[in-house]
Amino acid sequence: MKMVLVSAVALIDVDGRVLLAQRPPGKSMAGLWEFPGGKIEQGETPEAALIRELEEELGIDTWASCLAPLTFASHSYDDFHLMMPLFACRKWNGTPRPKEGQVLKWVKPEAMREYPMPAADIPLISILRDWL
Ligand SMILES: Nc1nc2c([nH]c(=O)n2[C@H]2C[C@H](O)[C@@H](COP(=O)(O)OP(=O)(O)OP(=O)(O)O)O2)c(=O)[nH]1
Ligand SMILES: [Mg+2]
Repeated sequence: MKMVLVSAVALIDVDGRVLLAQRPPGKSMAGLWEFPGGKIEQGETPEAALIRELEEELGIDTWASCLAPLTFASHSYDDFHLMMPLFACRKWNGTPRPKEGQVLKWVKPEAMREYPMPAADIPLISILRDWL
């Protein structure tokens, strides 16, 4: 099966809330709430991919030294297998803004179950909750 590498991040604010982004209509998995991030390009590290995606999607800057490896998702969808490292990040420059038509929401870990997420993300919720 096709392997897709995606780098994602739990951005955590001073109140311990996590930023979720709702995938816009027209995209795959539209309407589901995801961690910011995206596909890792050829020759790119997961950290570099995330720094690039955070600028493109949210207009914020962060650094590899602020990205702490937290856990990962490994999940088979119908048409591809997703391998997705999840980093945690508490420090960045700028205020996250939806640059690609997403809806953004800061969510307490206890409330994350109320936001429908992609199947690959479901096991990550309790890991994040226990860790925070
Ligand atoms: N960013 C992100 N992607 C996720 C998560 N969970 C999950 O299954 N995915 C999937 C959705 C997409 O298939 C892929 C992310 O790629 P992407 O952010 O570049 O998405 P995209 O809109 O360009 O993808 P596509 O619609 O062109 O397939 O990983 C998550 O928590 N965050
Ligand atoms: Mg993306």
